[in-house]
Amino acid sequence: MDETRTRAPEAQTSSGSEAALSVSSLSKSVGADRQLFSGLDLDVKAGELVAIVGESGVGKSTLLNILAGLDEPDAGEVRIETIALGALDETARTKLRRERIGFVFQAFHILPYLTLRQNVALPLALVSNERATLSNRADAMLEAVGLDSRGGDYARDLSGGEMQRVAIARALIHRPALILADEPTGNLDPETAGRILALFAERVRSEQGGERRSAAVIVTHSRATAEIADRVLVLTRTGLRPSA
Ligand SMILES: Nc1ncnc2c1ncn2[C@@H]1O[C@H](COP(=O)(O)OP(=O)(O)OP(=O)(O)O)[C@@H](O)[C@H]1O
Repeated sequence: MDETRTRAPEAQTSSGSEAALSVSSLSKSVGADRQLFSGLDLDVKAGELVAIVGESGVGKSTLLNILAGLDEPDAGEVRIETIALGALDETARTKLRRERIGFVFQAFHILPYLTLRQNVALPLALVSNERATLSNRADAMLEAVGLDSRGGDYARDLSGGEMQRVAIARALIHRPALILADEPTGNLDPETAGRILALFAERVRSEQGGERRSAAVIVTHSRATAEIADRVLVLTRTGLRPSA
């Protein structure tokens, strides 16, 4: 949790060429005129896992939505790799999100009338129709989240924690440059949460078979999640500051 655990000193420098995510001077208000945050800066590199903590209602989910291009800031810029989200129209933004971002929502957004395998394969199915490959990769991801042999089950029959794991498998299957996750272990027992956190860490920190490392921003209230992070940042009205 303290800053001395930060992995690479250069990871905190701004606008390095490897940045998977660069955010500058971001502001957001909601409702009539309630400012959630302003002047928010953040750089996250491939291979780095950042945890964001903060009081309930401070704006963590809103920030994640802005980072994914699902919500608009009032001011400031978000870049995914080198691409400024604000410069894209809705179609280009959707394409970028599908290809480069894996998002685990608090509300999961799992499709109840698809099987687990179909739900997990969805990000790949949008760009490829090689059914055997899709099934194999979806099954491998389901195994990674402890749901092997459940690929043919329908999502509507899942428990909350199982649904959360399907959402995680779906967010990671296409090896996104940037993983954004909102309380990804909130519904899991400590042992399953540990397994899922290890999976996030593996995706972020190791290159496998020439596949790229990801960067991750995880919103959390969980101590275990904060403990595996390279940096823990607290969201306040004046932006992000390192956790004490
Ligand atoms: N579209 C909106 N219109 C009005 N208020 C909104 C809107 N979206 C979010 N808010 C408000 O902004 C505040 C921040 O919400 P957000 O969900 O981002 O907080 P959070 O830090 O993720 O909270 P929690 O930890 O409880 O999940 C809340 O008070 C919420 O009611």
